[in-house]
Amino acid sequence: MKNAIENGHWGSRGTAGATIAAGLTFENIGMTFGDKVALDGVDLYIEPGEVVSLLGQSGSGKTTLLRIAAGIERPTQGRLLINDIVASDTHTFTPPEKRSVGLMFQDYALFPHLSILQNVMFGLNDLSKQDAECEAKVALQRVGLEDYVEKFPHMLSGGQQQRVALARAIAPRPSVLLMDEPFSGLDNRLRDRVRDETLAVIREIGATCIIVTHDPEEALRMSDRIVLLRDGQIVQNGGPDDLYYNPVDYWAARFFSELNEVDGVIQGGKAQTPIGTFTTEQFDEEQDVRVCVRHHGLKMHHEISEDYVAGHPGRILRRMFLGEVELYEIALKGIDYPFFARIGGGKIFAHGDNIGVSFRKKHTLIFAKDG
Ligand SMILES: Nc1ncnc2c1ncn2[C@@H]1O[C@H](COP(=O)(O)OP(=O)(O)OP(=O)(O)O)[C@@H](O)[C@H]1O
Repeated sequence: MKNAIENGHWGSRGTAGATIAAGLTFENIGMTFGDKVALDGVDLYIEPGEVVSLLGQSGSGKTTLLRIAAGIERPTQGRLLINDIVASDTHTFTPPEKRSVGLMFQDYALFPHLSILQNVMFGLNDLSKQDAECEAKVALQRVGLEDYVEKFPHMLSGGQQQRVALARAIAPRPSVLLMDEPFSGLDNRLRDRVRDETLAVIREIGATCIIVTHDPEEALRMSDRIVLLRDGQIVQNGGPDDLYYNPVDYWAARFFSELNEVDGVIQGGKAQTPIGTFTTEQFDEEQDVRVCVRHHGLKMHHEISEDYVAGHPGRILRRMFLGEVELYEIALKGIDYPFFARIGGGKIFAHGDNIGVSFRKKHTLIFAKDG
């Protein structure tokens, strides 16, 4: 019989053990390191069983928040509750081993001299050796590595090591799983699959999960909710669709996609720009705005006649073949810098073609100029 790996997938193996997911409440959490403010008044509630990504650039405070949840750091301000019980405040501090949290780090932190089974048994020292071995094997089976118990970490691929780390984190049946950039060590091709399979395991065990990532695609793909951090504060907190389609500001929008930009001004209730008029209801008359169009928000049309093109007139400057999509660099009438369009579906335009360009409303975002 083929094992899960030979079958090409693992995760969701119907071997669920009981995990009781916990809710987490961060109340006005602050953290300073000397003069450095790493977190500044973070308020966040995470429901039992929710998968939440902490997303932000390097230094935004993601890891610090995760470490506070784990009990590796003690916040300098505010309190943390796990299932409405204080785990950390000025008087109380529950150590990591009493919090029922599973941790998984970027480098997997496997012990090279221990077998795969011993690595997974490592966090199970409350159990008898026999029970620990049994639980470790259940966890390894869940990640499709039941045939690797006697092997050592160096004998496994990066993807398999990631799974060992996952098995070790889930073996004690934690109420909360905390993952710090868990997929960043994997190559691109493997990463998507491992993410999906990891998510299947997380869903199956039902634990609450916090994933730290700086990769917006990873956050969109994996989370029920995304918490966007900047300079130690929460900038936006919502579902993946919400963050993608309704970014709170220009910076948040740029985080999720590459944007073409043009300045405009509100006149007659619309944003007037050198490349056309855009409908919006949010701004005051004469307010300066920045109109942003995602690269895949451009629609290109072939010239119909020398006198007429549908949309705003432009010309193809360059076509770059990227496999499933084409990336075009386009000169648009009225502006002296190029726009970029990412187009799939085989409609080909050539260098020098005169085209008309229109902009999909759903991929066009308008922000105040100073926003
Ligand atoms: N132990 C520490 N001592 C001093 N400064 C720290 C310490 N830990 C974090 N910081 C600082 O706090 C800020 C937030 O760091 P943190 O690691 O939480 O950010 P991050 O968003 O996880 O970044 P990265 O993606 O690079 O890991 C950074 O400016 C960092 O330099």
